[in-house]
Amino acid sequence: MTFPAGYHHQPLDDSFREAAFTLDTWAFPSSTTPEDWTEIEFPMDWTRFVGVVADGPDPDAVPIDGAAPARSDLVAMYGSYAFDRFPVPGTEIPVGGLTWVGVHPQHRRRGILRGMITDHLDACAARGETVSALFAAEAAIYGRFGYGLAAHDVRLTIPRAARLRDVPGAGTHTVRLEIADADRHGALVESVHREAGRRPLGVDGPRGALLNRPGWAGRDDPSLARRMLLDPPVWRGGKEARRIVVVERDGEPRGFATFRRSSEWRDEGPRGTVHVGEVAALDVAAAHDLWSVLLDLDLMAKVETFLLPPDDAILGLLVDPRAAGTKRVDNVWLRLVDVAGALASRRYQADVDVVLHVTDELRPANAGSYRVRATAFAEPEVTRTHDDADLSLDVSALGAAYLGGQTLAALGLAGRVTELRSGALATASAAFGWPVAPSCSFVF
Ligand SMILES: CC(=O)SCCNC(=O)CCNC(=O)[C@H](O)C(C)(C)COP(=O)(O)OP(=O)(O)OC[C@H]1O[C@@H](n2cnc3c(N)ncnc32)[C@H](O)[C@@H]1OP(=O)(O)O
Repeated sequence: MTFPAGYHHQPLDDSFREAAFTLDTWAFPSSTTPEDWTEIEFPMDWTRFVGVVADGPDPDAVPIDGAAPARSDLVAMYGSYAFDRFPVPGTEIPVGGLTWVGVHPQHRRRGILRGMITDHLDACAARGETVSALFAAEAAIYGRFGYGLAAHDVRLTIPRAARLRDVPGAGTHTVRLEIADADRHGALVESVHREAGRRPLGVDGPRGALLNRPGWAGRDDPSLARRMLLDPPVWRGGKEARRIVVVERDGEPRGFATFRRSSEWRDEGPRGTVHVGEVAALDVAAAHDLWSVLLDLDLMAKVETFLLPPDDAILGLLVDPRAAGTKRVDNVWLRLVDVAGALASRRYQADVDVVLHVTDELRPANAGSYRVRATAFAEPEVTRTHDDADLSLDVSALGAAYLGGQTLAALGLAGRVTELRSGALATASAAFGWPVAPSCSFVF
């Protein structure tokens, strides 16, 4: 194990539940107390959680009134979700979704996070997860560990009654508005969500490739599926209980959106907000009918969205997209654990034959040159090579380009990819892109 001196690895199980939630409230300040946490039936797959324990009293702790510092128990932890079918361009692969990373403030900046990431990447490799993905609490943390910013989402504030373009089939759905409930809606939500990510354009890709939305992680991990519709009152922040709108055609669900409303009473009239959670629709008519409901709720003045893909249908449906004040935010960060395995797993959207020279400080076994040869959308061939490299880049830049969200050309503009053979950047950049923008619809 690679933890700093004075700390050791601690496998976790349910007997650590209270300690883990107490640590969580130190790492992530919130109004949810450890006592609240014990009331919430929060599912934890302990087999994928690791704790860090101090060997003894903290030598740096300042005693208060001469008292000996208290012995620290669980001082840090991390976990990972098993994304068995994580969408990458053209296919799905097992990915370790890093989560719940927290270090008690008393023990920060001593190298514990570095130890936990090293441990996590080794565990991913042992499980055959060639890629690790995460949402970053702070965007400056993970680049140093070889993660690259691989996807964005957009956040909109849409005025009530904003006009939508008419599309064929709009207005033909049955609409159900209900309180969101895991038992009642869980299966519907998961199946619409999965189909929306597998075939966002409603068609298959050429040569057996899925024309999917990269990064659109599903909830294969049962603990995650259960978590999605949890709604304890302490998490509502003054808003109502979570609702769901489902649109159906011929009795079949075609889309859903979860949301909560909050009220604001002003002298000039009610100015409530609709806070949209997750949205998934199987075609543009279903999307039109979902948004038509969300944009026309009484007593509301605006609709605030959360994680929408940068190419979500609503952006093309709005007659006045500027009025939505679009904000673009970092979404999934990605780390190639096994560079050859990861490059060979995805598909490429144009023919390519390129040699990449990759640096990787944290996992030096990855460093070296790789030839990527592929016909558009077909399975590629990736081999280690001693041939002259065409492009050189760090593993973090490769992670940023992996889902097709950031182009290699854009990374080149920022000095993160160096072209060593004239023309290589343009052709590789075209091949590494993808027709559908990567994005994940929930924070994990
Ligand atoms: C995937 C997720 O779960 S995201 C959630 C991350 N968790 C949080 O943000 C909760 C609050 N913060 C914490 O728990 C901790 O401060 C952590 C996990 C962010 C950092 O843990 P530490 O043990 O202090 O990190 P560690 O000492 O290993 O630092 C490693 C490096 O990261 C840097 N670093 C650590 N935290 C930050 C930060 N918030 N911003 C920028 N750099 C950081 C350190 O300076 C150090 O840099 P170096 O390698 O150049 O010396």
